[in-house]
Amino acid sequence: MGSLMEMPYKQERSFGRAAVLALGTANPPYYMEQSELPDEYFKRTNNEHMTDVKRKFTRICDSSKINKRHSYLMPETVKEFPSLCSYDANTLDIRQEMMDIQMPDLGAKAAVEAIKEWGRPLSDITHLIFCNSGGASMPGADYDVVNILGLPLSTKRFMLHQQGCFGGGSVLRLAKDLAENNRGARVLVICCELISIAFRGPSKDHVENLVVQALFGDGASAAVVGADPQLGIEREIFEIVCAWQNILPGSDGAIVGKLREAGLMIALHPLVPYYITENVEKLVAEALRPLGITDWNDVFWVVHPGGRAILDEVQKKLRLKEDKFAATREVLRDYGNMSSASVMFVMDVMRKRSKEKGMSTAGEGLEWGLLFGFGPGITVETVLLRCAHN
Ligand SMILES: CC(=O)CC(=O)SCCNC(=O)CCNC(=O)[C@H](O)C(C)(C)COP(=O)(O)OP(=O)(O)OC[C@H]1O[C@@H](n2cnc3c(N)ncnc32)[C@H](O)[C@@H]1OP(=O)(O)O
Repeated sequence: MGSLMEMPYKQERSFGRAAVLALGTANPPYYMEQSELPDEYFKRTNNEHMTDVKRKFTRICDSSKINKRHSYLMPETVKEFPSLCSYDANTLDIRQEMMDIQMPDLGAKAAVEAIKEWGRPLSDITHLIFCNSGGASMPGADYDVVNILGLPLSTKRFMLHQQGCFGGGSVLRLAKDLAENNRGARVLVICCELISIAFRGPSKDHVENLVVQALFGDGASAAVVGADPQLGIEREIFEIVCAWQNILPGSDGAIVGKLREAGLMIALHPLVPYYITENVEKLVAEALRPLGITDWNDVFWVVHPGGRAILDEVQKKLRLKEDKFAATREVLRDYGNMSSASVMFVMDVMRKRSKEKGMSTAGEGLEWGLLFGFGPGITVETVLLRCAHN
């Protein structure tokens, strides 16, 4: 028998680092203007008598810096299934059946956009990662996407369930490991979040639910990740240099999502912005110290648009200039918090705005950037990105 190195099954590592080679996004066509939401929400759920709760909800909506959010739950659907309007009726079956259909469909739409930009044939996709926080079936949305897109039946699939909002960083970390450890691999990454699964009526005893109803939107984002780009066809948009995951000490229970008979019950502690702000600078310093960067304005920022208060406080803590979160704030304004799908929306906005403004890199003219995803735990994903000059 030959040595291990001569084995015919030996897996070769890539020569270079993995990079995002293409991006795509999709949203359900229906959307709701945030300014109309308080009236619409209390009317739709038959709770117009809850005037104090409505006033609080209006204050939250007004402070959210969100203009509109897309949703797969149209007013007609809510009328058809009135139990969705109660706070905690047993509605899991209704919700999961909707997700079984909508999730692969929306995820595939974002993937089609990314594949179009990528420019190579579908048969060159070797791996698929599908991430979502709501639906759970076997086989899952990853399997459905193989069929919808016509991907090779040999595509190696990974289904990431219930990650929450940090999942947008986790998928890039996993895609990097796959692409760099399997020479020639092309990883299709999809984050599809139909967070309207958490739509429910108000309850005066659960004010945290009001924040959930005001923040989340539905959307899917996709990327093709691979190393050693094919000259003349593929182009590195964001190189994935390094990726870390951390649990923030003392933040236990601050962001929680439980799948119950009433569907996905999300609870956000009012101190979420505080926990993130208190810990973020240490993570930034650890990521950028090896590069000798000490002014955090010298990098571009792809931050999960978790909520306006988080962005304001983190920006202040890191002494960042006014426009440093412009791409993140644009996504928050136009789509709300789309959980794991959000950060790839931010990457997409950033590279488009950078091009429109004639900047020399996809990262607002800068070479180095940091991506932050945060979610249940509180868990934070930090990804160091690098952009080549045009
Ligand atoms: C799900 C995942 O995996 C990952 C995620 O992204 S989780 C989402 C993370 N995001 C958050 O936790 C939201 C962060 N918070 C915010 O961005 C802001 O607080 C907000 C936009 C929701 C409201 O803005 P604000 O500046 O705090 O508005 P403000 O007028 O002070 O507060 C409005 C009301 O909301 C209440 N409120 C704010 N956050 C609350 C919370 N988490 N729970 C309950 N009430 C809350 C305030 O107490 C206040 O009540 P009163 O008006 O009765 O005093």
